[in-house]
Amino acid sequence: MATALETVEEHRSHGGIQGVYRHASASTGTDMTFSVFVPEHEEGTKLPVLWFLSGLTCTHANVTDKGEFRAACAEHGIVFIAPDTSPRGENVPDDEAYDFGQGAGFYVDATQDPWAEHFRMRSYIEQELPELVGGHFPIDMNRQSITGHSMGGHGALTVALRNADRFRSVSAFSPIASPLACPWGEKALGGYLGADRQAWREYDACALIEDGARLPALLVDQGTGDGFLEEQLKTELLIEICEKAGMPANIRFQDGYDHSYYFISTFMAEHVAWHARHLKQSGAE
Ligand SMILES: N[C@@H](CCC(=O)N[C@@H](CS)C(=O)NCC(=O)O)C(=O)O
Repeated sequence: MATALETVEEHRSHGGIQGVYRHASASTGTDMTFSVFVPEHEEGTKLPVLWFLSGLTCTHANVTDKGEFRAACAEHGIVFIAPDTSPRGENVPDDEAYDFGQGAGFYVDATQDPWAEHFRMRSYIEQELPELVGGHFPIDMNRQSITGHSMGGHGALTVALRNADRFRSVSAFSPIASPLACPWGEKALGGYLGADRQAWREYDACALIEDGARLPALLVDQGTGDGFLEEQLKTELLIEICEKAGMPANIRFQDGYDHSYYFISTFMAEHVAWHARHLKQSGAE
């Protein structure tokens, strides 16, 4: 029996349906909300999917409202899924700061109290949500790609590096390149996983590449006017490790763009088209 899915809202858009859905998550022990755009398609056909993991303070709504992905997804026939960034609710632990706790799940399975009970975003993104959407939407799960922004760029890179056979292509907007090497990452991974930095490596894109993981195809855009670039994002570490590992990567600096959705929406259609090329290569269901 399919797991119950509650429709929060649905709107016709660009010929398809933009929906928001809620379900009881076994991974987080909370209700979780996510958005799905399904382009117009022939009944009975299954479409490739692009996942978008969002950044600090975001829910599914930020990219859904401001990401400007729908025209490109409708043109290329790609389903777009935007999950939340953490469990939420009165019974879920939180932190006063914007960069830890609710809205800042960092896509890890926490091992430390009080976070370990609910903060299981790795299991949610890697297992539970794909199984759920595969049973409810017209998605060809043999054709998946992933992207994300900032903390969600870190999420997209690390989920894909740990599950390289699941994704055809991976991109990111201003990703946190190495949580091991920045204050956001040190705080979050220290809090969720404890002091042993060895345990953080499976949540660090640079460490995963150093340890032998590889991506099928990588595109990154980073604004030069992004106030987080030097202290938190450290794109140069990703460039260095890709070069050292001999892993092909197209990592681009975009002049004058900041960390906002004005930047993301500028390059979103290009990312969707790039993923579409990889998703349309042979192997469809
Ligand atoms: N100054 C921001 C810092 C966090 C931030 O810039 N978050 C990014 C992701 S790391 C974001 O997408 N914010 C939501 C938005 O712009 O809609 C805040 O406190 O909200």
